[in-house]
Amino acid sequence: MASTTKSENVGAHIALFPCAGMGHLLPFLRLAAMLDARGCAVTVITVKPTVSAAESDHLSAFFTIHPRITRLEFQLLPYQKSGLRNDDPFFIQMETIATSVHLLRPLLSSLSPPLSAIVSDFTLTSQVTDLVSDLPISTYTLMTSSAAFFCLMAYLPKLLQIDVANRDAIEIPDLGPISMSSIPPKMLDPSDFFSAFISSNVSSLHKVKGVLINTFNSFESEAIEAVRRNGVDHILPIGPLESYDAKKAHDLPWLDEQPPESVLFVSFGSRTALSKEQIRELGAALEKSGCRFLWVLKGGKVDKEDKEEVEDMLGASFVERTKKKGLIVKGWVKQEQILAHPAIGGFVSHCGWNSVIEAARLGVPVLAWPQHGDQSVNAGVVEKAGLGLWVREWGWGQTKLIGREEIAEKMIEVMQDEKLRVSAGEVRAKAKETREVDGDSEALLQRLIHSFNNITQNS
Ligand SMILES: O=c1ccn([C@@H]2O[C@H](COP(=O)(O)OP(=O)(O)O[C@H]3O[C@H](CO)[C@@H](O)[C@H](O)[C@H]3O)[C@@H](O)[C@H]2O)c(=O)[nH]1
Repeated sequence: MASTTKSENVGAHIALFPCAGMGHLLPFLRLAAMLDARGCAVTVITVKPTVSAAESDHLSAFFTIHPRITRLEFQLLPYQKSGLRNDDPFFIQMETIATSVHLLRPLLSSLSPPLSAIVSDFTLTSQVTDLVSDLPISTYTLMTSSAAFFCLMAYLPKLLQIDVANRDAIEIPDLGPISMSSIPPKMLDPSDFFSAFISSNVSSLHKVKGVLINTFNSFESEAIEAVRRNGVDHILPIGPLESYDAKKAHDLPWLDEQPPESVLFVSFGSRTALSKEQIRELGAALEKSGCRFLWVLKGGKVDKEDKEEVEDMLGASFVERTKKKGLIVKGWVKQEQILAHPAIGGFVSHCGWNSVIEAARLGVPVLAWPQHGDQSVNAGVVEKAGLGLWVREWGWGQTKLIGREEIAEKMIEVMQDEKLRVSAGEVRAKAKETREVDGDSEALLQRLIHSFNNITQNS
């Protein structure tokens, strides 16, 4: 779309308010670009400082390629320790944003044209609904995880009343059993920030006009229905949210030289590091499997220093031995563009929800290897939808280390299983269909925009 000035937007003015971490920021930026492309005036609220340099770089690049979208940045207050247990830098940032959010109030009122609606991260629902309760601004929330995990979160207030001590599983009405081992223990501890923020935001959900979620009907039909039946009937599955810089090429010429569907992409998202021991087993498994691979490790591209670090973990000759078949990259890569590349045939993923949705949108078979948070539940969605298989079914409290033989076997399976490739292709077809003009997600998004416009006209 041609670049125009902000005043050319005639639709409603919507503010989007993401929370900390790339896994939360990226879906908001995608939604911002989609609303902008559909005629809304969009403001994205950002915080200073961001929790990571990657976030700050990403934001700068985003606003450069989307000149019509306004950035409203505000300075966070210093972190103040609350009585809740919180030792995660991302959750500390979430808590800091929550305690600083009142500083936004004068800034929101001064925006022109006036705001019709604000869509905040689920983690900010309680603060944002309070912040604008006396202003003519409608509130919405965006859930960045799966409908299945959201269902579990919505059920948490009830779950905390139950004695779960000796249970293997809990039964969520209309969703079926969820094994206790797939529920993060922090969620069940009310003195932990994770549990407390979920409970407080769930109790504010009735104040928002809609709960947007980055999933789609045919991918998670049962879970979406279960969310509705468990009291959140204003859930709006508008996914899969689309890439906003699809035209930009990936910067890995190596990939262009590989045969179609031959490369296994290995990446654990923006914030998950494996133990050195597990990295060693994973490296050995890649070699053993004989698969071509593109493996993203934490850090910059493998330069001299990084090479030493890789050699330290994988043995001095690993890179040399595997250089014909594989590439190790350290640092940020353009994951969506890589997954869209014809050479990619499989994806070893921790099942962060954005990764799952990207694999679904692009029909890439997933080898699910969850590590924490919602990922075990998300891996269950991957398997159920026919998008992938587990490297080994894992839950909290179980041994995490998986040996090379077991991993290699699953790698070969995910790359060679024809049935899986076909069903992943079917998932992609449905994801495409839902984004077409009369597809479920697109129609819902259009209705949402229509209701934003009505708010503007009636105010
Ligand atoms: O080198 C990289 C690494 C990541 N990404 C992108 O970054 C996002 C990462 O998100 P996700 O796959 O969801 O993983 P996390 O970063 O781990 O996301 C956090 O947030 C998610 C959404 O709430 C949760 O599902 C996860 O468990 C939580 O760890 C995805 O869009 C990736 O495409 C890149 O583009 N390049």
